[in-house]
Amino acid sequence: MLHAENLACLRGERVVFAGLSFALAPGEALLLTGANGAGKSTLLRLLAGLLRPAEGRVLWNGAADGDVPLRYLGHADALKPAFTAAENLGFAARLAGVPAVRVAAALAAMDLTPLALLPARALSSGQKRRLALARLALDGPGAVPLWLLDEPTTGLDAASVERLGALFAAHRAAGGMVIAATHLPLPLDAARELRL
Ligand SMILES: Nc1ncnc2c1ncn2[C@@H]1O[C@H](COP(=O)(O)OP(=O)(O)OP(=O)(O)O)[C@@H](O)[C@H]1O
Repeated sequence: MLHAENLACLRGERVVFAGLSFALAPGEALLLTGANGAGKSTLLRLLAGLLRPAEGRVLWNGAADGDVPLRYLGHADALKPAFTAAENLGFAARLAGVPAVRVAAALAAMDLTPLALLPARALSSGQKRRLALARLALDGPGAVPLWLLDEPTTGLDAASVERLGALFAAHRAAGGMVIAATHLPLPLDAARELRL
């Protein structure tokens, strides 16, 4: 269970948001919406532990000081251009402590098997996004409970959005949670919305 209590965040001298509270239970999804600059990416970075709140706290299963088991995918695809698609996922698997044997299934989950041996620099922008998202499929569904995603469907075609929807559904069915910033409709049934 995730609780955000009375969060406030400053960027430079500016208060981006304040007094923000919400809770998320296993299996739930939360969409962060709002105008450009409203603070969606800032909130995701704060939840990921990359920024500190000026006020408030984030509790994971009631504790404020433990590490939250999460995967964070920001705007950037964070790929190594000279590595193949398979090598990029292999590298991510090593970092995540996931057995390399899961790379093939993660590639398949985002329909990247035919592109596995291409260097990331040779992929289209939507294919790069699919490769970034395939990292979510490295862990088993729900194994890392909290997914924090910044505009995950930008540049994806309809079939890829559907594949991502299948990953979301399996993750949530296993008790996983998704928090996603977006300007687009996402394939997340019964998601709540937090408008910033
Ligand atoms: N590195 C930074 N230093 C100072 N201010 C920043 C920094 N990054 C973002 N900001 C400011 O924080 C505010 C919130 O930005 P943020 O990126 O969280 O918005 P967003 O809701 O994700 O926007 P978008 O819809 O454009 O992605 C903006 O006013 C922005 O100018």
